[in-house]
Amino acid sequence: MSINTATNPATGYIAIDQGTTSSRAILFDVHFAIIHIAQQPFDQHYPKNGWVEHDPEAIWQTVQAVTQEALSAAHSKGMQVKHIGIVNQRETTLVWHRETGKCVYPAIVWQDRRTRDICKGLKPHEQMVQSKTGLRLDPYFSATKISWILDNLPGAREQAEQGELLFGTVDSFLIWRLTEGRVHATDVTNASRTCLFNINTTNWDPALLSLFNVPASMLPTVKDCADDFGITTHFDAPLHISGVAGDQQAALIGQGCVQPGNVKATYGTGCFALVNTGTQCDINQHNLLTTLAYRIKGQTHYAVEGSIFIAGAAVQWLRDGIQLITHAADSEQIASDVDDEHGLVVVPAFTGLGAPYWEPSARGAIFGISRATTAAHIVRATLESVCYQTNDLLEAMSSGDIRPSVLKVDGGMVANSWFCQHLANTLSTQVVRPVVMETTALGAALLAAIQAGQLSGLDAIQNANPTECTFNPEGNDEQRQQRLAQWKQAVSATLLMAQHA
Ligand SMILES: Nc1ncnc2c1ncn2[C@@H]1O[C@H](COP(=O)(O)OP(=O)(O)O)[C@@H](O)[C@H]1O
Ligand SMILES: O=P(O)(O)OC[C@H](O)CO
Repeated sequence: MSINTATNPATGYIAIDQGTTSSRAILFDVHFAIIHIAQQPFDQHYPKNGWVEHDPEAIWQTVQAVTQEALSAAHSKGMQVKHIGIVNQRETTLVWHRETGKCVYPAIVWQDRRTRDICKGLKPHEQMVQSKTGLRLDPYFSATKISWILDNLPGAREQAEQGELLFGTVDSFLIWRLTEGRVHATDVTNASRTCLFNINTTNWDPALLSLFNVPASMLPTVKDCADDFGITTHFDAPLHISGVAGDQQAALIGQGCVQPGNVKATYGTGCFALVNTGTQCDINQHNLLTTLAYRIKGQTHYAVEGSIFIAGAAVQWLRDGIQLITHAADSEQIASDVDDEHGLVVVPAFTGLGAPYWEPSARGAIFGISRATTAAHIVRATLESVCYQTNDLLEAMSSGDIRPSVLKVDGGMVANSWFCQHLANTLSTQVVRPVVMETTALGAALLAAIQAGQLSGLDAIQNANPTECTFNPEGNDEQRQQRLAQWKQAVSATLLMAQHA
């Protein structure tokens, strides 16, 4: 990779990765090696069944703290950081006062299902919504979360209509706070997750604003992913906010998936498999989403996405919910010690089922419990469930003629090698883990480097993240098919239960 130091005197980049369970700031050098990782978790709030909220001030405070720590690490190593990137949990919805910057309500998290009935009521418009946004009418996306806030908070709709309230996904909220209210902006990838953004024209869409009853004055300006998002003077030295993307799209970049047909799956709280589909916008008709992959130097690339709401979150549930493990990493040894024929199927539909089923009313289930069932079986079956869900996504992709021969994986869960091997076995596909597992943050740093002039464009980063380990599929195909059939039966039973919810 050629480094243009003439136009870019910086010696490092900071990537702010604002995730569902923690905020991270990662210091990269100009060769995109990780120099320092600062991380702070924050609390999840579940006020009602199916509701998930974050405290906006906890998001803000953890982001400030980790960014300051990464900057201090840069200073202590004599590095000069001039450009930062922001990547974030997507769809999560914040509404704040233009004057004070204070949020009127907690952040409604992407996993939150409270707007299920609003979505049901809008079903006759699903075709129109899908053709414009590439998304579905599902509580996952921001639009119904915004209208819920405006309709449930006394006075909020009037204030919004008078231009006093602003909406943003987490990137936008952070940009607003970091620039002390000077910049209200987002990037195309985050905009494409709101259900208000037309991905064909790459503009906010008046028909969608009217359908979801969202005033246009609340919306941020939409920019490229490598762009000028303002300067923050919040820290010791001014920093240019130069790269912004939704975390899953950033991971696509960080995995070097910049050619049509390249696929990655990120296993954090949820799992999101994205395939780069190039510059043509073809709306997927196989229960997957069509979304913006990135827009760089004005050129838009699209992706098809399969979204699973619960992946690493199921491991957190094993640890914090039913307390079968002490640390997430313990799941690896426990799963590998359990024999194959345990007969248990866990369906982790804790916040509904995403792609390809799209059933917000579904809830989790465990099938096949016997007197011989132990905690270890539940741990193993939980990890297996994430593999089965990924298989569902790849099947949906292949009905749309997308047949990946290699799956690039990343995210917190892929530190678990047993999981990666079982994933390869379940998919009967090679699974590849990269050297930099923080692909989301790497994507942010690469975007900032493009804007800083160090990199000419995405072609320059195709090989930025080489392979650390390849997992080749193993095992007996008959057994594999049997297990997949069991999984499908378990999902059918779960969906049947959901009809009565
Ligand atoms: N060794 C492991 N085995 C299985 N799951 C793990 C392991 N280490 C971390 N996880 C899971 O990975 C998730 C954290 O990944 P991360 O990419 O940081 O998520 P996010 O960005 O969504 O906050 C947690 O849900 C955790 O349960
Ligand atoms: O926080 P993560 O990494 O699970 O990502 C969340 C996604 O962006 C939700 O769409």
